[in-house]
Amino acid sequence: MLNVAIVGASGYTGLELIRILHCHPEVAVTCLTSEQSAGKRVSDVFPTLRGRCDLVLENLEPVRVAEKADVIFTALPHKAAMEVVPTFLKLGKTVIDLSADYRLSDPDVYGAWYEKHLNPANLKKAVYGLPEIRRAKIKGARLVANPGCYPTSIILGLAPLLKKGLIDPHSIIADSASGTSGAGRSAKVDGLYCEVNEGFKAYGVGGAHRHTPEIEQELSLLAGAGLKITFTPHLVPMDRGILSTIYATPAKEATTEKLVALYEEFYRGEPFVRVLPQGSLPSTAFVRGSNFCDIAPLVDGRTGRVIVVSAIDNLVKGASGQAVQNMNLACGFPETLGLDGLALFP
Ligand SMILES: NC(=O)C1=CN([C@@H]2O[C@H](COP(=O)(O)OP(=O)(O)OC[C@H]3O[C@@H](n4cnc5c(N)ncnc54)[C@H](OP(=O)(O)O)[C@@H]3O)[C@@H](O)[C@H]2O)C=CC1
Ligand SMILES: CC(=O)N[C@@H](CCC(=O)OP(=O)(O)O)C(=O)O
Repeated sequence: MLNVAIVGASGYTGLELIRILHCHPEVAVTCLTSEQSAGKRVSDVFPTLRGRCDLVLENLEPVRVAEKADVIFTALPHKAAMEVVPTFLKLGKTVIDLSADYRLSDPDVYGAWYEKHLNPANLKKAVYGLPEIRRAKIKGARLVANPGCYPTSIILGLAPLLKKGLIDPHSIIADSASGTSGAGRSAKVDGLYCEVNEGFKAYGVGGAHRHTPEIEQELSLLAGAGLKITFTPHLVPMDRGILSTIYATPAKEATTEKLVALYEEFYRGEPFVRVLPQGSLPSTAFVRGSNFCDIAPLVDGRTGRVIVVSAIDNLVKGASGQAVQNMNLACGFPETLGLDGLALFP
């Protein structure tokens, strides 16, 4: 049995980790932390857990946390994660970091989009945790940088096209819409019910969103050349889910039939990517609570443009489900353990 700690357990991804790990046969959750709810039972913060997980939330003291766990999930805001990850690694622990702190391999790029990186030495050890493109490196990794939710939906949506050189890599436009749990559980005016529920709005427009460099880093590696994208996130009045609609100019003539066949071949055997049959489109409703990414590639018959639509649950494939998938790979468990039956009938 592997002892696991969740640091930042009183947040949305923390709750989702508890939900998933509770049903994982090889894991015991032994330590949960919170900043404001330390001393309370986690089931008092999230009554849904009552009778299933009643651990008391602790203050984040890295050495004490490490004494209780072999694997530590850091579900903290960026910056707070890199303040504690070095201690966990020094004490020999495996870390799956859900924050953005170890995703960008270049500390200067991190500095330009976030702030000065506090721990550049460990950036070299971090593996970007998107199993469908980095599986071999994640196996046995000690520090996994779990991808952002928007990047997961966009990179999985574009990987087959870029790997096969089928689109102009400089022509990519991605519009993504997210539910509000993407912004975390802490109080913010923008997340208030009345603010969100009054409409559907874009934000971070014009290359201003911090996921832009993360998406560009990974897509450039797939394309074998540096590229820039136009990425526009949107906030939707729903609690969870991300739908990305991605557009690109084909480099070679394409048909929907050929693209579907290419995607089916590329993702054959992938347990959590479902390529939809021609004529079907993804919906956040069909992936809700699950670790699936549903993808539909097609060609706009009028303009010739390639369009890919992808859907994930931001809290599962976009965060905690993918983090457990990464833990399974890093620790030598079957990749789908604890994730297979998630929310098929929510
Ligand atoms: N929400 C999402 O869809 C996704 C989130 N992520 C990333 O995962 C991480 C966690 O996200 P999420 O769960 O949504 O965030 P939340 O805001 O819901 O939760 C954050 C957690 O971290 C704790 N915390 C905050 N600041 C500190 C601090 N300085 N020291 C110690 N603990 C602290 C909070 O404690 P308290 O409750 O006491 O404030 C809470 O437990 C973030 O980096 C986020 O960007 C990644 C992919 C998707
Ligand atoms: C709706 C919403 O606000 N979403 C968040 C992204 C959430 C996420 O996955 O971001 P990190 O993991 O990189 O922190 C945002 O736009 O900042």
